[in-house]
Amino acid sequence: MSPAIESFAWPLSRVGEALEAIARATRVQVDAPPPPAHADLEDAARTLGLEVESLHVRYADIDAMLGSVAPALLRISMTSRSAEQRVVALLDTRGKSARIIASDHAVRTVPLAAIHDALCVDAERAHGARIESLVARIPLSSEERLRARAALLRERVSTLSLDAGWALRVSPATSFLHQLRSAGIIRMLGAMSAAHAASFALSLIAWWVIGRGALSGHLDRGWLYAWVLLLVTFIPIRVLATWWQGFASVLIGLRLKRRMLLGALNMSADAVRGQGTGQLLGRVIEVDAVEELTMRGGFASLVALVELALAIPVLALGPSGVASVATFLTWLAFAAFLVRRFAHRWLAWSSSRIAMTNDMVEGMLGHRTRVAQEDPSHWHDAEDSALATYAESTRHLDRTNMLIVGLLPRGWLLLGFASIAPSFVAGTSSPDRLAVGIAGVLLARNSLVRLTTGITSLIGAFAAWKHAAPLFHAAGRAEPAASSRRPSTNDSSPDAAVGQGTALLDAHHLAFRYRDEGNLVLRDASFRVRYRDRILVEGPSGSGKSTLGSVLVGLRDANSGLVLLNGLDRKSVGTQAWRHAIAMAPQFHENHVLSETLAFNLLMGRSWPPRRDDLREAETICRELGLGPLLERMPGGLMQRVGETGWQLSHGERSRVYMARALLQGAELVILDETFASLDPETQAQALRCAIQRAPTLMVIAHP
Ligand SMILES: Nc1ncnc2c1ncn2[C@@H]1O[C@H](COP(=O)(O)OP(=O)(O)OP(=O)(O)O)[C@@H](O)[C@H]1O
Repeated sequence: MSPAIESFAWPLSRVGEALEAIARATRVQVDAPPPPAHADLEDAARTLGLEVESLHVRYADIDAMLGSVAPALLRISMTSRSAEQRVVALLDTRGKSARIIASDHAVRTVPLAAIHDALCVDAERAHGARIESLVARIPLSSEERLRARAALLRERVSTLSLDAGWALRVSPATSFLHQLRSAGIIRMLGAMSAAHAASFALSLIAWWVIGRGALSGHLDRGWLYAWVLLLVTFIPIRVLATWWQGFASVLIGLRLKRRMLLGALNMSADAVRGQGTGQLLGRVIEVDAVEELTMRGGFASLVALVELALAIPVLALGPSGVASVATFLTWLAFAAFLVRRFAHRWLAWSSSRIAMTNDMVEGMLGHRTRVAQEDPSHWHDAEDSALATYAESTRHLDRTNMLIVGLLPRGWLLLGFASIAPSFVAGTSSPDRLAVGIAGVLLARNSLVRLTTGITSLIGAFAAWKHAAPLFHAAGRAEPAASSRRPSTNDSSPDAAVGQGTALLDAHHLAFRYRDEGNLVLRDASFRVRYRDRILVEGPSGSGKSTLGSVLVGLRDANSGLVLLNGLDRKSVGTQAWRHAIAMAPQFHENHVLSETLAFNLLMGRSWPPRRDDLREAETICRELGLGPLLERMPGGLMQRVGETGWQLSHGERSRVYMARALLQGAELVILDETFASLDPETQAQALRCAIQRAPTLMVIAHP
C-alpha cells in the first residue's frame, strides 16, 4: 500500500470527525451542530443529514465500487498489524484519481489505484506468501513473475467478501432543495438554461443574417458562410442542453422517489389505517404523475420563459416595436386567463378521477361483501354516477385545452404579423428591422407553444401534488435520532451500568383514546418496568392491552401522561433509538410475513444482506422456538421463500416467526402480544422458555 494513503487516513477513533468533514465538504448540512460525542455512526450521520450504508463488496468488484461509491468512509487495511485501523474519507472520484479529505482536514488528490491497494492489503497478506512460493517454483522473468503473482492473487481472492466501510448518502429527509444543491442539480439546471439561451441567441442571429439578405435582395457568399457556421454551432449547444435536461430529470426523479418512499414509511400506522388502501394507492399512483408532469412541464416552462424573455426585446427592435410588444403583452394576459380557467377545471377533473380510483380499489377489496349483501340491480349505481361526473368534467377540460393549444399560438401569429404589416406595406422600415420583427413574432409564437405544453403539464403536476404531498411532507418528519443512544446493558459506560432492579421504563398516568370524542381505552395507567423483569399483562378482551403495548413501543402517542425510558421521554431519546430499545411482536392480525426469504423476515431489524453471525443466531433462535423440524423440511432452509407467493407457514409457525423477529432485534424490552395463543401446550412451554431466556426484559400480553 502506498504509505501516503495510510498517513492521510483517519484513525477509527476519529471516524465521527471524518464523517463531519465529508458532510461539510459536500455541503449537506453546513449549519448542523456537531453530533454528540457518544452518538454511534448511524445516529451521528442522521444529525448531519446523511444516511450510512454498510459496504460489503467482493474483491473482484472493488474497482466498480470505487467508481460509484463516493462520498464514503473506506476502512483500509494497515501495513502493520498492530496499528489502529484507519478510514479514508473519500469525497469524489474523477477518472483514475480521487479526492479525499486527509486527517488534517486538507483535501488531497490521490490515485484511485492507491485506495484499491489499501483496501486489499489484508487479502494480500493472507494469500500472498503461498502464491509467492508457488510462483517462485516456475521459471519466469521478474516481470512475468509479477504479472503471474497479481493474476493468481486476483483469482484467489476475487470471490472473498470485504467489509469495506460505509457509503454516505444525503438523507431523503433533508430539505429537497438541499438535496438538489448537494447533488449539483441546481448548477446543472443553470447550465441548461444558459445553453438554451445561447442556442436561441444563435438562432436569432442566424435568422437576422439570412433574413436581412433575403429581404434586401442580395446575399453574398460571406453572409451565407456565416449563416451555415451559426447553424453548425447551434447543434452541439442544443445537444448539450438536452443532455443536461435528461440527466437532471433522472437525478431529480430518483430523489423524489426516495423521498416519497421514506414518507410512506414515516406515515403513522393509524393514519395509514384510517385512509384505507384505496386512498393510499391513489397517493402512490399520483407520485408518478407528479414526477412525469413536473419534469415535462418544468423544463418546457423554463425554456419557454427564456424564449419569452428574449422575444420581448426582439419585438421591440422590430418595425412597429411598441405596438408589437403591447399586442403581445395583451395576448399574454388573455393566455393567463385561459390557463387559470384550465387549472380550475383540471383540479375538478383530477379529483373525480382519483375518487374513482379510490372507490374502485375499496370496491375490489369489499367485492365479496357486495356480492353477498347488495341487490345486483344496484351493484353499479355508484360507478355510473361517478363515471357521469368524470365524463362531464373531462368535457369541460377538453374544451379549455383546445382553446389553449389551438388558439393561443395561432392567434398570436395573426396578431403579431398584423402589428408589423403597416410598416411592411408602407415600405417605411429597413429590411434589417423587418427581419428582426418577423423573427420576434416567430420567437414569441414558439415560446407560446412551449409555454402552453409546459403550463398544462405543470397544472397536472400541481393537481397530482395535492394528493401526493402528505407522503412528501411525512418524509421531512424524520427526526434527528442522535440525541441519545440505545440503552444497553452491554454498554460499559457508567451511566448505562444497569442491572436487575434498575428502572427501565416508567409510565406515569397514561391516558389514551382513539378518537377525540371516544371512550378512554387507557386511564391513569402508572407502573414501572425494571431491567430483567418478566411481566405478564392480563385482562379481558378489549380492555386495552394491545393499545398499551403500542403506546409503550412508540407506535401511538398517549393523550396525556408520560412514558420514560431510562428517565427520558421519547422526544429526548428519538423515535429511532426508542424503537431499538423496545421491540414488539404485535398481535396476529397486525403482523405480516412478507413475500421474501425466511431469513429476511426474521432479520428485518438488522442490516441486509445478513452477516454470517446474524444467520447463525436466527437459526439458533428458530430451533429454540421449536422451528427446527420446519427448517429441515423446507428445501431452502433459512433462505426458503415464504409469504403469499412462497411456503405457506401455519398459524403456529407464523407466530413463532414473529416472536423470533422481535427477539432478534436486540431490544432491551421485548413485548409479545398474544403470541402464544396459537401454540399447543408443549410448544408453548418451549417458546416461553426461549423468550424468557433470550429477552433481557420481557412483557407478555395474554388473556387470563
Ligand atoms: N383504531 C381504533 N379506533 C377505535 N377504537 C379502537 C381502535 N383500535 C382498538 N379500539 C378499541 O380499543 C379497545 C381496546 O383495544 P385493544 O386491542 O387494546 O384491546 P385488547 O385488550 O388487546 O383486546 P384483545 O384481548 O381482544 O386483543 C377496544 O374496545 C377496541 O375496540
